[in-house]
Amino acid sequence: EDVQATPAPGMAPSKVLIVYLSRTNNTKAVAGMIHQAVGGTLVALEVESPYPANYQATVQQVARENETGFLPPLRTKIANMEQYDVVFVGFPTWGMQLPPPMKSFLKQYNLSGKTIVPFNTNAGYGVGSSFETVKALALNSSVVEGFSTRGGIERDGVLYVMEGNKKKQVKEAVNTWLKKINLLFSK
Ligand SMILES: Cc1cc2nc3c(=O)[nH]c(=O)nc-3n(C[C@H](O)[C@H](O)[C@H](O)COP(=O)(O)O)c2cc1C
Repeated sequence: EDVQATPAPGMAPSKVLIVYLSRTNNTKAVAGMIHQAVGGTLVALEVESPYPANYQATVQQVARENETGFLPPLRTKIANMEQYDVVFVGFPTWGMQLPPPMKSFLKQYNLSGKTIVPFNTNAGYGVGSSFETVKALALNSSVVEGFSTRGGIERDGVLYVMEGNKKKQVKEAVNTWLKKINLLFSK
């Protein structure tokens, strides 16, 4: 843990929101690392009708939703969005795109004037169009450089990977990134 680091001045915990979508908990782990570093309110994004437990069924449903532009209704409600200046948005890559629930979130809330900070885990194929879509959906926000790391490969039965040495490496990379984008400072 980087005890020598401190959140940027002006980033009071009450002004920071960390919203994440996670199915197999890799993105949730990264959200937790960010939360440990900068504080704030940590919220898991949940949809009204959960995706199937079956991986292939989920891949197919997501592909259909992406084709039709369907925005799944969210169970999660954020109270007092006005209070936040910095909104972290975390998500896995799904079908090389931004997952539909995160599209719902970005469309549903007025994020204008806020700083939006994307982060991602994926199976090794990268962020796809997801970061670009965050920018497109948060046109009146300042979207800063995102963070991405390799997570699980559910297709191959590899679920949670944020343990041991991998966890340590990702934690260091997260803190380096937070410093680079000026949200964390060394004391
Ligand atoms: C429906 C679905 C689609 C996915 N599509 C991709 C993809 O296009 N590219 C990729 O690299 N990984 C893909 N993955 C793998 C996830 O991005 C990866 O396992 C990620 O770490 C999962 O994050 P989570 O544990 O927070 O749910 C997909 C996973 C799911 C469930």
